[in-house]
Amino acid sequence: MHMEKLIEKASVLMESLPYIKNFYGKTIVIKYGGHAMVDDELKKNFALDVILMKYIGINPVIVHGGGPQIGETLKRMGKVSEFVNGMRVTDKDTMSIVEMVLVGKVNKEIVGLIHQNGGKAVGLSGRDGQLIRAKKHYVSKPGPADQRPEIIDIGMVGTVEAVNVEVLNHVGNGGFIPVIAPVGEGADGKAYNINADFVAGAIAAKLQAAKMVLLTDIQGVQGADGNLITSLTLPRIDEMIAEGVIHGGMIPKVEACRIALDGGVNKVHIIDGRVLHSVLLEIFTDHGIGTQIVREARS
Ligand SMILES: Nc1ncnc2c1ncn2[C@@H]1O[C@H](COP(=O)(O)OP(=O)(O)O)[C@@H](O)[C@H]1O
Ligand SMILES: CC(=O)N[C@@H](CCC(=O)OP(=O)(O)O)C(=O)O
Repeated sequence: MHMEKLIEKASVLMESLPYIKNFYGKTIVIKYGGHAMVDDELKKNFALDVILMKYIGINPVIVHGGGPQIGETLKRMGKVSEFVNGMRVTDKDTMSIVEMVLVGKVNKEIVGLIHQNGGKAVGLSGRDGQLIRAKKHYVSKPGPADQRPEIIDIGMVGTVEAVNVEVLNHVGNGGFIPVIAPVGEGADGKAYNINADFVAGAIAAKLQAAKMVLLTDIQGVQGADGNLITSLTLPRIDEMIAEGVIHGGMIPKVEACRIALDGGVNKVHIIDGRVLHSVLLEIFTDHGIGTQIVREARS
């Protein structure tokens, strides 16, 4: 290889130094969405990115989704899912399938990928080590101005009531990357299906993560014209939801960003998981990708 090419490589490596210094010893929560787990090359590169983070002294914590994978299994069993505000209506039978797919399949696949690529990981569901205490979630739909909002019961869907990070600290300090499935346990001892974005937001807040990155299947948050918005404030997000510009699966994502920011997380990003090495690009280069969400506009 030519000397100039080698020197160019060195300068690319050096670009990451300030970021490595900044994040050394800190926690970064990464939510790996089901839609970003599309092909083997992407999945392998995701695993390599988090392994690299771990070996340079950052503490990555992975929360995964698996919505499309749950959908496929349900379809094979002749069941169709309905979504309300981006959340799957989950009856008892559906809950068993959700837990089977998320914990038994997707979680183990990610743990396996990390092992095959030279890292060490431990898979956990929110039911392990009392990691996630869930409470039943009801959806409230605003009705006409003079009426109360309509309350909709969507079954065994939960929100995060409490997070106990003891088990995460043991796993992380022992040199393992924790990989978390978004299933929580209620006070009734039952499993609850929680949108993975909410789990990531709550865990990032509880761990006081330096950064939270949500990987999805789109370039970031788009405006009404379809163009990427690189930076957004929480008040602007409220407007965009009211205008219907942010809808469906993007709602839990921006709400998870709010949970993380309100909980003291410094930086939150929604990025395109279909881009190879998107995690590395976001964390270690001067060119952040996707949408960064901040509490309010800086004056
Ligand atoms: N304003 C918006 N900008 C970008 N995507 C949006 C917006 N509003 C809704 N969406 C939808 O949200 C989807 C991402 O959510 P989802 O499919 O649930 O992702 P994941 O599986 O990664 O959690 C996008 O593919 C897009 O269809
Ligand atoms: C309540 C609810 O909707 N839970 C989600 C959990 C998985 C998830 O969030 O997966 P993605 O991040 O890949 O969408 C579901 O059943 O699909």
